[in-house]
Amino acid sequence: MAELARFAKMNGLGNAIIVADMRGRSDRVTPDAARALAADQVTTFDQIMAIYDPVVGGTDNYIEILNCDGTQAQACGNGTRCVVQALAAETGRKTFTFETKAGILTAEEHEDGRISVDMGKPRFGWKEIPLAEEFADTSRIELQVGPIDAPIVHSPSVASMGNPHAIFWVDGDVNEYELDRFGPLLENHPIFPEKANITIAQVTSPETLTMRTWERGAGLTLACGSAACATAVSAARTGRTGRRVTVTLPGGDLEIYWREDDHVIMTGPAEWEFAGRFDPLTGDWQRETEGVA
Ligand SMILES: N[C@H](CCC[C@H](N)C(=O)O)C(=O)O
Repeated sequence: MAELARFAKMNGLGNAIIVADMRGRSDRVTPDAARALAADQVTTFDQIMAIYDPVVGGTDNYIEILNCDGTQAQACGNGTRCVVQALAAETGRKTFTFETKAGILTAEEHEDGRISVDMGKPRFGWKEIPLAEEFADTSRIELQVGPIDAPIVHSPSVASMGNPHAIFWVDGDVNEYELDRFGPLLENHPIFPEKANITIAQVTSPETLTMRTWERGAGLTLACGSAACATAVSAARTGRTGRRVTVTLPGGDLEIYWREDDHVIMTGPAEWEFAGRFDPLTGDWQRETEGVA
């Protein structure tokens, strides 16, 4: 058995996160280990944020993101806040720069403990999202669920925050939609060659949105930070809201600001639960501290 790596079980608005400390190691967290930790009732999670030594100069760490099904994600907003909280507690520092598959992100812990992450620039080109066929206008693409003449949801906005998102706008309560039924169909729809995170969103005022997300590779979650960003920019882009909104997710609220320089800033909390050690090859683990479980 390899030397065990430290991890912290955390959450960002109920989005269940494992922060895995892989600094100074040459091995990786394997998809098998991710699936084993996901299957365990105590360590079950939506995303693992594996912190590695930096690859690119000027960054603090390289972060690899694994979904609970073992696949990789390019971006994870809630998980990035958890990483910042863990590293800030360890180092006393307040600002960090990370490299992810979505690019280089900067993040900051505020005095009140909330954390802001610069999630980078959204992308709207059909090849960038990616879509399987050309759509000139990605603010409203032809796609629907349900009968042709009485669709349940239709005409989503699509966007990339490094990872692919589709946002279906609805007039009523987002909880009344059976996202657990049509989420998987849309996640795997052939229009999304790399699959997609599926959100239903209701605009409640020019500054407020309520949404739920079926996550690619993870299913229904209490919150999805990158989806909140994709939803906020899509709402602003289509004139539904301004560029600064409060997004209400099942797990709580995020503040999203789509800055004039095109960067999307997400602000919200992170919460520590307990710490342990695990084998990055197999996912075998042991508890190190008492805590919520
Ligand atoms: N929960 C994450 C996103 C996970 C994305 C993942 N499901 C994918 O794109 O495969 C967040 O807070 O942004």
